[in-house]
Amino acid sequence: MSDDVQEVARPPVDSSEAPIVVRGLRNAFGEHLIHDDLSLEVRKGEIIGVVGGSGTGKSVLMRSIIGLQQPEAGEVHVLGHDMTRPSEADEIDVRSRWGVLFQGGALFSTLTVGENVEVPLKQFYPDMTDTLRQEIARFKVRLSGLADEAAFKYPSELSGGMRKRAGLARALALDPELLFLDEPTAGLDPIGAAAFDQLTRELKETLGLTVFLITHDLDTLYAICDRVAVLADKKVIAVGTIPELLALDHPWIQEYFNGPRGRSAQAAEQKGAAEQSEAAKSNGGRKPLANASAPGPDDREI
Ligand SMILES: Nc1ncnc2c1ncn2[C@@H]1O[C@H](COP(=O)(O)OP(=O)(O)OP(=O)(O)O)[C@@H](O)[C@H]1O
Repeated sequence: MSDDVQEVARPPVDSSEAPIVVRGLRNAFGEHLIHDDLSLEVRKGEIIGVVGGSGTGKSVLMRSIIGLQQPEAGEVHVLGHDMTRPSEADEIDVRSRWGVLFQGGALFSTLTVGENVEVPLKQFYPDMTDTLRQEIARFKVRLSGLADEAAFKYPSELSGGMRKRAGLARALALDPELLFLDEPTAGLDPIGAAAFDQLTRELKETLGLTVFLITHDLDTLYAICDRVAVLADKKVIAVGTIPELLALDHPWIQEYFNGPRGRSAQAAEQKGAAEQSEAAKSNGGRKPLANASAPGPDDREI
């Protein structure tokens, strides 16, 4: 290194507090610069929503975090591993501790749902018996809100909502600590989308997951995200709760959250919260059962 170039001293990464740490990320495709000095820390146990206009690089960011996109510069640490130059052992360890649901579900069309869920189990636990593997797969299918019979169906026999749940079952196959969801509610009807949101929240709470969730769905942001990261101008320009973001006067943030769709999502959230509090009062102060009156998750579709 020449004398006039100073190495930036960065604080060490504490992966017990921040399972995902991105610093100074730079990604480009030829002349097309996507990220420039992008930084983001995801806290343990949170659902972080990642938003931004189309083409701002949300999926490329996710791909950089999970090691599918080699950045031009910057650091990416996941669960304490440096993802820009992982050793083979690092890579095996970290891949067994996360689950990913890609936009289209990315299921193998020639395998049943159950067999799809078995794929990562076979890969990471080749010595597992067939019976145990099949039992685990069926459990994950049920955990994702699908009926037992769904395990024997092929992706082409499923509705869009069921395919998302099947993809989720596969993402949960290895009992991950981290869950990556790329637009999980895209293409779902509002009831299906709300049910998927509810499931994500419940899984996060019961399994102690940290969730990195890319979405355009304002209802999802209001309903389940602890914090929201906003991508614009090739960076994460803000991270915070929705009220914290609303206090900023960035034009994109204001238009996004305070535009007609943002206001209607906010009103729906406030209405839902008021109904929950009413229900709790009439239930002797106990919390009502989550989504008790909503239709069962995709039961109607099987
Ligand atoms: N493999 C690739 N080769 C060339 N350009 C790419 C590649 N992958 C992504 N891009 C470009 O990078 C930019 C960011 O893409 P990305 O898919 O991350 O956007 P996004 O924010 O997820 O968009 P959307 O909200 O529409 O899904 C886009 O201009 C896209 O065309």
